[in-house]
Amino acid sequence: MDIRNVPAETASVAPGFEQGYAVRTRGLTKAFDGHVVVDHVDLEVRDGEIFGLIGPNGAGKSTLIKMLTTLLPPTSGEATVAGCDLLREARLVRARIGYVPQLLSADGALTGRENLLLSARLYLLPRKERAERIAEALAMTGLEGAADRPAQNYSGGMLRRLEIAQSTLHRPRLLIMDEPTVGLDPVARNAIWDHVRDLRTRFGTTILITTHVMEEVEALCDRVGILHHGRLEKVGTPAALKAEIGPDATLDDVFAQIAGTDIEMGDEHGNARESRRSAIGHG
Ligand SMILES: Nc1ncnc2c1ncn2[C@@H]1O[C@H](COP(=O)(O)OP(=O)(O)OP(=O)(O)O)[C@@H](O)[C@H]1O
Repeated sequence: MDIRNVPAETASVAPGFEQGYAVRTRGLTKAFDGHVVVDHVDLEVRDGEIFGLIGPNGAGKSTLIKMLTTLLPPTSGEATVAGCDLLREARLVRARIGYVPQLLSADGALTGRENLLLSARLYLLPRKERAERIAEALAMTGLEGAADRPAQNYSGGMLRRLEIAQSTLHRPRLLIMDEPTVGLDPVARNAIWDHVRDLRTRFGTTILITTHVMEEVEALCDRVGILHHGRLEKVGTPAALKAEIGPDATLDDVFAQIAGTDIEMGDEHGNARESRRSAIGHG
């Protein structure tokens, strides 16, 4: 992300953020070659909440998230992200958010500490603060012992924690993560959930995640939005969405009612992607 001309300190004063929404979109739409994959989405993520975006493969979750991170220009619609206008203040948006993409982003040839140092420089953290921030991030993620080992020797869970640490070094108001626990075992997954909760508690970070794991939604999310064929079909707390269906309903039932046969059949993506693809040999 090119944020080189935006001092990290600027991100601590976010006009509009006080209004209570970390994300607010109006009619946000994306079409590829005339094919609409995100369709007039009005999404509101409240400041300080953990919000889950779910939907079948191909529903448009990653595309929506890429627009919110400024990586993809919307076809139409508007949005405010971390208090900034997505279109007119894209550079400021990039300075105020953290983003953990679906694909692995840490450099396997570098140690954990070196990866963090790279992020600290990218986010223009003042030189005198870097060592302290990095030490704090390593402690928060339980990576102190592995800090000076090459990241290519890390487990999938350690890599994920390293990437979250890298994306939050500059204390973003909003952290966006695309399927943060895909491919991880239950212990590693729990460690990520703990870390995410910790970020919210300590720094008030708002978290927006995409996931296919209903257990993750139950464990972590205050509210959830269900995307289907590019439309945001439902938004609510997990409890409220379940209650709409019936007393014994599960989130799977809620999901099935909206997504129907798409779950069994999948789409052109199928269900092939069970773990993260990696340039450094971890899947
Ligand atoms: N760059 C692109 N060009 C053309 N079509 C695209 C592009 N990126 C995504 N799509 C299409 O947009 C649709 C939504 O894809 P997207 O990756 O956003 O879905 P998703 O909900 O994140 O799926 P998954 O759960 O599999 O990650 C799919 O049909 C996909 O093929």
